[in-house]
Amino acid sequence: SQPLPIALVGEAILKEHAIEVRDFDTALSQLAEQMALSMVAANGVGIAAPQVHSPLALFIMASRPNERYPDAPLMDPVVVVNPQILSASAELVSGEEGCLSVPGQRFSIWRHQTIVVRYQDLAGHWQQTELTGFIARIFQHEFDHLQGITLLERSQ
Ligand SMILES: O=C(O)C[C@@H](Cc1ccccc1)C(=O)SCC(=O)c1ccccc1
Ligand SMILES: [Zn+2]
Repeated sequence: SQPLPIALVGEAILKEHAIEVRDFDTALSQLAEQMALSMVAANGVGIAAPQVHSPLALFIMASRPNERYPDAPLMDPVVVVNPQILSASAELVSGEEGCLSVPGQRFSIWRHQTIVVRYQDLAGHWQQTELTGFIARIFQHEFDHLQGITLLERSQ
């Protein structure tokens, strides 16, 4: 299947609060698969449903080593549904971020170094884990998208 078109900053969908997912059905799995394909096609390390014009509280994160974060872990894509941030470190760290909805630009963004998060997987099972470093950064970036926030509202 083809990659989905990616919403650009200024489109209303990117300003909306995402809707809680209730049906863990094949349509949800198909959307996640298309999001992953679109993320890879756009050379991203994450993608949120609103970026492909879906209002659902769902994103994908897929850390990999790269020129800005050479020690970033290589991880299989993780599908995150109905995420919550339960706690966040007082320690903040500044780092470069890009956004598929703001193509060709880089921003220095402050993020919590460590967060404890809870989310459902594609089967609806709750996961709880502590994230730190680049993966925590990606999670916070994608979580923002589900609140209608882009890094333009956060850049220093
Ligand atoms: O817009 C998105 O959600 C995708 C975004 C996710 C993200 C990148 C960097 C830090 C946090 C979250 C991207 O993947 S943009 C691609 C990109 O600019 C980049 C890729 C790897 C490392 C750094 C930036
Ligand atoms: Zn983004």
